[in-house]
Amino acid sequence: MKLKEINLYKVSMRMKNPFTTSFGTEQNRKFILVEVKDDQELTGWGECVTTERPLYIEEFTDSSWVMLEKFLIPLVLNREIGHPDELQKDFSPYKRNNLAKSAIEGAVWDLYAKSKGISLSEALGGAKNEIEVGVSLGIEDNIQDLLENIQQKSDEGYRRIKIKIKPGKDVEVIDQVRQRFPDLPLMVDANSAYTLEDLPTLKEMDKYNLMMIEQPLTAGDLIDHAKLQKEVETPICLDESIHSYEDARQAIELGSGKIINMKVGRVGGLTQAKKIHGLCQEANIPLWCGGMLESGVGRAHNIAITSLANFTLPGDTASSSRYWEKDIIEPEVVVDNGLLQVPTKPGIGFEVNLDEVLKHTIEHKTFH
Ligand SMILES: O=C(O)CCC(=O)C1=CC=C[C@@H](O)[C@@H]1C(=O)O
Ligand SMILES: [Mg+2]
Repeated sequence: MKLKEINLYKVSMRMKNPFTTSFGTEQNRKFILVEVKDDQELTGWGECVTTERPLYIEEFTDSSWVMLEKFLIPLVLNREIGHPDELQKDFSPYKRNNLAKSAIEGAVWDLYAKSKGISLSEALGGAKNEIEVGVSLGIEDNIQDLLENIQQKSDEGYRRIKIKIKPGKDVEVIDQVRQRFPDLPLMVDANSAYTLEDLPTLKEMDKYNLMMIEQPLTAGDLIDHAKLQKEVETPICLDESIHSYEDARQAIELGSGKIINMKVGRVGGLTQAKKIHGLCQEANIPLWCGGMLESGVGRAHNIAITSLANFTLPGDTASSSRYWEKDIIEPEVVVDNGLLQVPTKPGIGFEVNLDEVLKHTIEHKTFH
């Protein structure tokens, strides 16, 4: 493969509803789409799942744009690429900036699968033709609104419900949810909002038969999570602490958690995600695929990686219509009774609607 053209689209899309976590509220999504074209007229797409402000991770949309333009695109443009796995090594001198790296690597993976006439799932070694999905629900001011959201999503068939928590909006909320839904597969995500000083609160959560507590402690921390996991029965799931294979290896060695939330962007791309998948499979650490409020492009990549065998827990890849009035891919992602079919068409298996992309584009740059 030789990339003869790369397009960056900075898009601004408004979600139907605001989404609140312990670190803030998001409704206007500003992110980047990467389109790569080879000399055979094939096109691959990737999504840079940044947010406008660096609240979840240190990257943000404008920083990733500069990273792509100044450092990553010059490394891949007009160069012969035998396999997308090669990019990891090329990008490795540049520290982190994983969301930017993943976006361009993902576009190359899509292009590679298309050039071989196989689905992205098959190119990655996927083993499932359908995947189970759950849904992630934001913090609500009013508990009744949250209970109604849960009712609706569980009626729609989602296989598990994740609710966001933060200090002051935790045990009491979980208690009310459990009273109303005693058997619901339920988990909570704190987005790093607690410290070990909150141990009594976190221990109380053991009463509620939660599937897991996601990222209770500081982003990047492995040591305190290991201490916490010894004190609580509920499995700890790591999100903001895992950015690489090395992080995953150390987390497993230290016992920092029993489950990992895989976000392809956060770990720097599909190649690294595959490697971590292999490590976790050997270590009996189940995975699930987290979401970053993606458009259809990122969603399609998430479906492909989730088709790997050790993604044994339902992920966050909900229907397009949960987020968008109209998604930028065709067909849209539609979850049916908590299940998604893994596409078998070449590449990501969805068509990107360029007119729709351009409607939301606020900056566009072409590289030759
Ligand atoms: O529906 C989704 O895409 C998942 C949303 C979600 O839970 C998250 C999106 C973006 C950043 C975080 O707040 C977060 C997460 O921690 O998993
Ligand atoms: Mg999370």
